[in-house]
Amino acid sequence: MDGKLLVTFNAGSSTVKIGLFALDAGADGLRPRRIGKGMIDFRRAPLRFELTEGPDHFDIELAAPAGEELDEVLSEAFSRLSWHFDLDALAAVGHRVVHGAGLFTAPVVIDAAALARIDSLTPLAPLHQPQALKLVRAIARLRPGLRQTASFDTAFHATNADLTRRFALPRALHDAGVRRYGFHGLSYAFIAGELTRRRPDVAAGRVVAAHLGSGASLCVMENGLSRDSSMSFSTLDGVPMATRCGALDPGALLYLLGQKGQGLPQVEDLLYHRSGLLGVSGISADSRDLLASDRAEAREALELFALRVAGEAARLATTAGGVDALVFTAGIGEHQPQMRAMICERLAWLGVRLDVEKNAANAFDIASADSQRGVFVLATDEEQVIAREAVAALAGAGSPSPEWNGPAP
Ligand SMILES: Nc1ncnc2c1ncn2[C@@H]1O[C@H](COP(=O)(O)OP(=O)(O)O)[C@@H](O)[C@H]1O
Ligand SMILES: CC(=O)OP(=O)(O)O
Ligand SMILES: [Mg+2]
Repeated sequence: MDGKLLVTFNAGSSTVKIGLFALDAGADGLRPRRIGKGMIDFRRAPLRFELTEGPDHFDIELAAPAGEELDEVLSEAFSRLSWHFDLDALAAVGHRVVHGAGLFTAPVVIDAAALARIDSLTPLAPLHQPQALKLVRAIARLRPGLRQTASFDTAFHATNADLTRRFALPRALHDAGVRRYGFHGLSYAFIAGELTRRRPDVAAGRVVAAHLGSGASLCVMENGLSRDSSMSFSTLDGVPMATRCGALDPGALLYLLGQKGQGLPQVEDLLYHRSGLLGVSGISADSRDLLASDRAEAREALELFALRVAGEAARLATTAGGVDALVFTAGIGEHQPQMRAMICERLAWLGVRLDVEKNAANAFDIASADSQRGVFVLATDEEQVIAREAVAALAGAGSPSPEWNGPAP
């Protein structure tokens, strides 16, 4: 690889987190070092691109014709970056792609065939997959020939046992791809690596990591390998999220679609956009607003979130035959001591105890001296994992797995 710079895009449900990396030569190959950080906010109209850290803080807001905003905003961003960097030295653009299903178990360099396969999974992640694809296509138009790579959220969970992946549905559906996949894998990969670096003794055990952001999930790892996760076939399962419902009785869906005569788009909008913290509180999807509110509905939404996160931690501990430590990460996990305390109180029966002061300070090790389980806070960095995986994919590692027989494109 000849380039010295790498751009990463982490397309979430509503924002895209951007990373700018320099590729340093190390003893074990090229190592990405972050030199810039930014964000594209799809919720804003006009679209906005912001570089918040790096050589130049800039903020681009463009009123472009509908449908052309992304190309225009990216083109402007590349032009601003070229003031400081030789963009001919750009090795690649690396993307987070949420769903790889059974099609991708390692990062890939995106070609036409990979793009078509990624697109075929859009129905499984309607909130996320289109955002990543939009970016891939826009970059291909703007800088034809520039290599692009994809890193998959689902790939980290490839180590889950077949039993754990199974829904209690007819076998043919499992074989056709209707099974648990798990998400937020780039975040869990980062957490596994960081915990190994800082506390190898803890990372070698059974660790339940809770990625609590706008999207939220939990994953149990043994020696850094995923064994089970709360999200499953889609990004709706598991714990309640900012606007997503988490696990729900499928009978409730049958009722809404059948007896109540609601249409599919209406139900999809309900589950993805109007549920979770927003739906239960009726106030806000942002946990900060709910913590600041004195309304009973706000408290109830947060209590439900804590109850369900703690419950899922206990379920995952069962998969691993026990749990040695908990790790909190992402927006809520990293920054909200009150939420961590509410969750840990519900796990007191497991011997989980917090040190009040360390928890309030968002310290790394927040367990009290008498806690029977470790409790840690780690800041996740999905972009760092995308960058490392891009380097690996460009070096020739990682290719699509051939044995998928899931939903047809
Ligand atoms: N600095 C912060 N202090 C307190 N809460 C935060 C902070 N940053 C994010 N959060 C909370 O985390 C949630 C969003 O998490 P984040 O990981 O940024 O989401 P995502 O990447 O999924 O969009 C929100 O509920 C927000 O209230
Ligand atoms: C998988 C998922 O829910 O991602 P995010 O938290 O970025 O929305
Ligand atoms: Mg996220």
